[in-house]
Amino acid sequence: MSDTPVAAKEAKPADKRSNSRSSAKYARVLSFVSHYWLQWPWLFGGILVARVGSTLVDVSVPLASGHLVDAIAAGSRDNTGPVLRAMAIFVGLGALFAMSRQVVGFLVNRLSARSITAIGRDAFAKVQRFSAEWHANSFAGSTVRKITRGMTSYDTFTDTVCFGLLPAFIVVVGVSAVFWWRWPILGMIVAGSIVVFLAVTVAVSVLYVRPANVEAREWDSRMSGTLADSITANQAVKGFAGETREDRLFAEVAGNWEWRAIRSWDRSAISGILQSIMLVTMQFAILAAGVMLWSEGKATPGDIAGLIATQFLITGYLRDIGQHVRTIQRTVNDMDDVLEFREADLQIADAPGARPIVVSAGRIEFDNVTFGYEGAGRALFRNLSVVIEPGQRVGLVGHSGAGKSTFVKLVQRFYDVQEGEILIDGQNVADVTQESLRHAIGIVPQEPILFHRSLAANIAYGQPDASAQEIETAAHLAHVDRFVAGLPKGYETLVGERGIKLSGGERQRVAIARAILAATPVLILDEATSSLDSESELYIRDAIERLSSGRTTLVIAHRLSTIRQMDRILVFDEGRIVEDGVHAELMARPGGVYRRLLETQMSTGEIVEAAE
Ligand SMILES: Nc1ncnc2c1ncn2[C@@H]1O[C@H](COP(=O)(O)OP(=O)(O)OP(=O)(O)O)[C@@H](O)[C@H]1O
Repeated sequence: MSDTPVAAKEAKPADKRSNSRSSAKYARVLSFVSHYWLQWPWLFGGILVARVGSTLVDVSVPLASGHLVDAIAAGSRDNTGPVLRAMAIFVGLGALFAMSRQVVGFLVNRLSARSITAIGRDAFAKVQRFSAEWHANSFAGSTVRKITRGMTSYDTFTDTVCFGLLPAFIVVVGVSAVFWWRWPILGMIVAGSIVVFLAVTVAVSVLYVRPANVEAREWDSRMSGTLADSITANQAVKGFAGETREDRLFAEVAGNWEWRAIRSWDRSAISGILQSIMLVTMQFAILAAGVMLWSEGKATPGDIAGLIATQFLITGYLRDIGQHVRTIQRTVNDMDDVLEFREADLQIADAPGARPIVVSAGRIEFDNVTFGYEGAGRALFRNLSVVIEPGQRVGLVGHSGAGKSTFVKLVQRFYDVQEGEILIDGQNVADVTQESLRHAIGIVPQEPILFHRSLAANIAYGQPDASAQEIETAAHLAHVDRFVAGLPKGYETLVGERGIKLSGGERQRVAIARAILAATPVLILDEATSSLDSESELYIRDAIERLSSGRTTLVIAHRLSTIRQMDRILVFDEGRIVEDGVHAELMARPGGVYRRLLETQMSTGEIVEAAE
């Protein structure tokens, strides 16, 4: 399977994980969860106190049962006082345990809900700010699953510690100490068998169960990634009748998950059998020692009754310890991805002390810029210098792969340049805050992505507090109003995931309305390559005209009608600007690059004639 695209895409984090040392991983997870626990110190402190108290009560219940048996054995029907007292203590302790356990439950509910929200919020905030490159290389479905799995794993981890491991630890230490004090031989048997039990359980879990768990989990992520990839690209699947191929791809990935899941679950079951054998042996040893002590007159029948009850108590907690160790392992592994998000560099981060950019005129300058994509082998731009004057409308033209999109991505600082500077009104884009930079640049992408929200909310995305009136004005200028009338709920119509319920031309107009409303001093426009009907073409051309007036505008132009409107045209070829001028000037050059380019691109459809 390693040669499937899915496997290749997910391979890197898997390698990293297997290399990371296990103890360091546990320390990382502990510092992560304690960070959230300690955000609510009173809640966390309350849980600890209530849990320790309730467990100590639980430990004393078997002792009280032994005391009751002794009181009954020594008592008579004429004097029931001691028996009733022992009974009251026994029942009272049972009730106190049940109540204190509920108190812990209420406190844990609050702590868990608050910290799960905080973990989700923090992970989402971080992932959103990862670079465009990171998002291009990650499956959206896997990322969503990793975050939600991290949140639920934290919850399970907290529950396991508060209701499982912590009480088990207190019970085991408490019971061993009581036995040691009263009957050292029993204390030794109890403490010794617990140590052996824990050592074997942990070793089996870590060395035998965990590796299988990790592998099954990775294939679980791949399965979600494959599902999400195919479902999001359903249009392409349908368009190329790829359903059967996608079924096969999913079945292949699911098949890989299936046998790994069975192996992982089987290993957990085998580990459970081993634990049961150890527990039965321990029960026998404790009981045998108790009977021996009774035969030597060192223990009363009540002591034996208490011993039997205690033995059930310990084995109950210990049996669960095996389960808890596995749960902790699983949740630690499941939190790994969220931890990786938390610890990962932002790739493109604000410089220390970065200030918001102030764009008044909108002059863009590339000063000796050298840039190449990571792993591309060679730089795309080498010592590129160009100045775009304020308010200029510049068309970027060139063959596919010439560097037009990269040029505008660098202006938005989606990537950092290796050498040189990109300046907007004299401010280096690498020195200002990314938020302010992107606020200053409006964008109309080739394939506008809309949210599955109302049309109005989509238009107002760049200006969320815009009034209904402002939204409608922008919609009017972008000719959105012409198709709104046909929508069932007008501006309140939900546009479908990614705007699927609108046509390509309509989506472009929504994106233009969005940019009009955002009213940024700099504008980037990537024209749709697909041909539009003459009406859409006309509307879009007109909307672009209005939108770009008075703003510095970079247009990746695919239409002759748009190119003709430009104040200036930059012709890109293999990362170089080979010609610079207006349409008429460039066309007038016999044998000029632009002229030849236009002719070839028009023949191949990369540039389209305006629809008449
Ligand atoms: N994220 C990336 N990682 C690596 N290489 C990339 C990446 N994006 C683009 N490239 C490469 O950089 C070069 C320039 O691409 P760019 O998208 O800027 O071209 P373009 O002129 O906009 O093309 P088009 O008109 O087809 O959109 C191409 O060779 C492309 O394969």
